[in-house]
Amino acid sequence: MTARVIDGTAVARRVREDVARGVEKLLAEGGTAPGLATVLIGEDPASEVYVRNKRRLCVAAGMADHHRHLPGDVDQATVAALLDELAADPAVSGILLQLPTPEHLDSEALIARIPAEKDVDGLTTANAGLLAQGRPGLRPCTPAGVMTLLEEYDVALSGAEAVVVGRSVLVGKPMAQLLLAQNATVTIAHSRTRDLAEVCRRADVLVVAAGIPGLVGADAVKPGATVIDVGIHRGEDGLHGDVEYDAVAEVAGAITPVPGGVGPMTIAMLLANTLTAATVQQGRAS
Ligand SMILES: Nc1nc(=O)c2c([nH]1)NC[C@@H]1CN(c3ccc(C(=O)N[C@@H](CCC(=O)O)C(=O)O)cc3)C=[N+]21
Repeated sequence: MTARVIDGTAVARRVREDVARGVEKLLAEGGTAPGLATVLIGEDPASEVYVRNKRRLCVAAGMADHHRHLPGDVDQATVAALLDELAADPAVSGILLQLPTPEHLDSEALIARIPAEKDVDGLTTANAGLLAQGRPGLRPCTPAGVMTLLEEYDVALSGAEAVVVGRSVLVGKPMAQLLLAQNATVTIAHSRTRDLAEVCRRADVLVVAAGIPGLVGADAVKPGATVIDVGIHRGEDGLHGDVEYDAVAEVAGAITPVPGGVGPMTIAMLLANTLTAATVQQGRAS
């Protein structure tokens, strides 16, 4: 048996088309175009590629691009002042501080300056708290994108065993919360989990966001399970995830490829969050 391939590129395109229609509707109703401020610090080539893609797709969806690029040796106070300026600017609906920031900066203190209603990454303590309490708020883009993929492919979650490998603030923890909100039985596994493969084999839905290339092999997957690979690693022979794709595709019922799986969804959900933020800020229901 070979797994169904979950096409994140196609679903992301549909989400972006929905966002573009939402922007047109907002304008037709007398609103103003949503604006996304991407803040990039330093010269990391991978970060530059991601931010360029975010900006390009933001403009393609009819939104305004408020990009800011700061030198890698910028001090904390200068970044803080820029974030405060963007927070106060009514043309800026969403603020994304590209991570990781250089070592000498305190990224948590910087994120804390982003108002919750402009936090399109869903990273502030306010939005994390709202998610934990099951209340409306802006959700982190990667986990939100995974939920959209599961929904599009009719993956049943209520009562299902879901295992999330990874406990980061950006992905693992919010992922677990979103699955829990859909009534999955959620286990969070991580680098200290005893017998990781055995824990993973319980999963009907296995989300791997550990940041370790090839961590999950076929021995860790229940036949027929849905496997979502959040990992992204740049090798000499191209991009790879946290899952041994070829072997796992022989066992799983459905699987996301890398590239073309979760990655494109992250950007699509960022645009969706920016539209939601603008809609709320302009006093319209979302
Ligand atoms: N504040 C913040 N928010 C983020 O959401 C954030 C971040 N910082 N820092 C870095 C990570 C990584 N990330 C990706 C976005 C798109 C792809 C993506 O489009 N991937 C394509 C491949 C693109 C390529 O060729 O590199 C794919 O998987 O098909 C991947 C990874 C967002 N991140």
